[in-house]
This record gives sequence, C-alpha cells and structure tokens, in this order.
Amino acid sequence: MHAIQDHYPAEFAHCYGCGSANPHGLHLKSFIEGERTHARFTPAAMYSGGYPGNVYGGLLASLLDCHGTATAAAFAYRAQGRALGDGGAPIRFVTGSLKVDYKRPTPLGIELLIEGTLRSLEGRKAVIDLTLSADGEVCVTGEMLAVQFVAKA
Ligand SMILES: CCCCCCCC/C=C\CCCCCCCC(=O)SCCNC(=O)CCNC(=O)[C@H](O)C(C)(C)COP(=O)(O)OP(=O)(O)OC[C@H]1O[C@@H](n2cnc3c(N)ncnc32)[C@H](O)[C@@H]1OP(=O)(O)O
Repeated sequence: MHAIQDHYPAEFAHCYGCGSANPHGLHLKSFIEGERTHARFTPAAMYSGGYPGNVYGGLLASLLDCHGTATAAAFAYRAQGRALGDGGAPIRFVTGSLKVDYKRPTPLGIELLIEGTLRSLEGRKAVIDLTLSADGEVCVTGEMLAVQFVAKA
C-alpha cells in the first residue's frame, strides 16, 4: 500500500518530517483507511526529552504536523472524487495552526501510533483532529488548521 507522502511530487519530498528525499528527516508515512489516517514511528534514544525515557515534545509536534497535513490532503482528494497521485494538479496543504496537548509522558523506544480524522473541510480550510498513542494510551492530542496552499501569480 502506498503512503500518502509517496504521492508527493519530487520537489516536495524534502520535508524534514516526511520527505523521502531528506536523508536527515523522520520519513513519516501516513495512510488513509476508512474515515481515519494513521502513521507509525518508533523514537530512538536520540529523541529524548528533558527527563530520561520520554520523548521530546517538539518531535511529537513534528509528527502531528506532517501527519495532519497529509490527512488534510488525502481527505481533500477524496472530497473531490480524485485518487491520490492521479497526475492532476497537486492539492497541497500547509499548517496554518497546530495546537498540541501533552496528556502524559510519551515513552521512547516503542512504536507510536499517530491517527487523524477530518473534522471539517470548507473552502481551503481543513480542521484535523490528531492523537498520538503508545501501547494503546493516548499521550498527545492535537488540533490542526491546514490551509490549502495556492501559489501566488
Ligand atoms: C495526497 C497527494 C498529495 C499530492 C501532492 C501534494 C503536494 C505536496 C505538498 C506538500 C508537501 C507538504 C509537506 C508536509 C508539510 C508539513 C507541515 C509543514 O511543516 S507546513 C510548513 C509550516 N507552515 C507554513 O509555513 C505556513 C505559513 N503560512 C502561510 O503560508 C499562509 O499564512 C497560509 C498559506 C497558511 C494562508 O495564507 P493565505 O494568504 O494563502 O490565505 P489566508 O487568507 O491568510 O488564510 C486562508 C484562510 O485560513 C485562515 N487562517 C490562516 N491561518 C490561520 C491561523 N493561523 N489560524 C486561524 N485561521 C487561519 C484565514 O483566516 C482564512 O480564512 P477565511 O478564508 O477568511 O475563512
């Protein structure tokens, strides 16, 4: 199964969080299935936060950032009846705002599950609800306003 990011054109594949062409990046891969999207990431020890054994909050925000914009793009394609990677003009979303709530410490070294759902899609604006869980417990929640990017002439 192809990830949503696998359909990003080469010029957009340098994203630190999810670009396949960035050798220093996180290479997050997001998938759409039914009414939700999901991605998985196992943070290595280098992503330690301030106290041992737990993940740095900025990394967690980064994971939500990339997963949220991928979620917005995937649902926008669906809303327009288009297939991802259909060769037409890309529908590209950027983060307008991202609110992150850290509910409990997130452990290092185990696989994290990041999930997204579409709350609303109106015009260029998509509101995405996000969660990040470890071992079935929600550690972080997020709310993103993703805005469809339109190149200015
Ligand atoms: C599935 C297949 C896909 C195929 C191909 C896809 C191509 C690949 C594409 C992409 C790869 C993406 C790689 C992942 C990216 C990871 C996430 C990031 O790191 S993104 C970087 C960080 N974000 C920025 O740098 C944005 C910086 N900001 C801006 O550029 C502008 O402010 C922008 C585009 C967000 C809006 O600017 P305006 O001039 O275009 O439009 P205005 O009118 O200001 O806003 C539109 C609407 O949104 C609201 N809005 C904008 N920002 C808001 C905010 N912060 N809070 C609340 N509302 C906001 C406004 O109030 C307005 O709403 P009203 O239409 O009036 O109802």
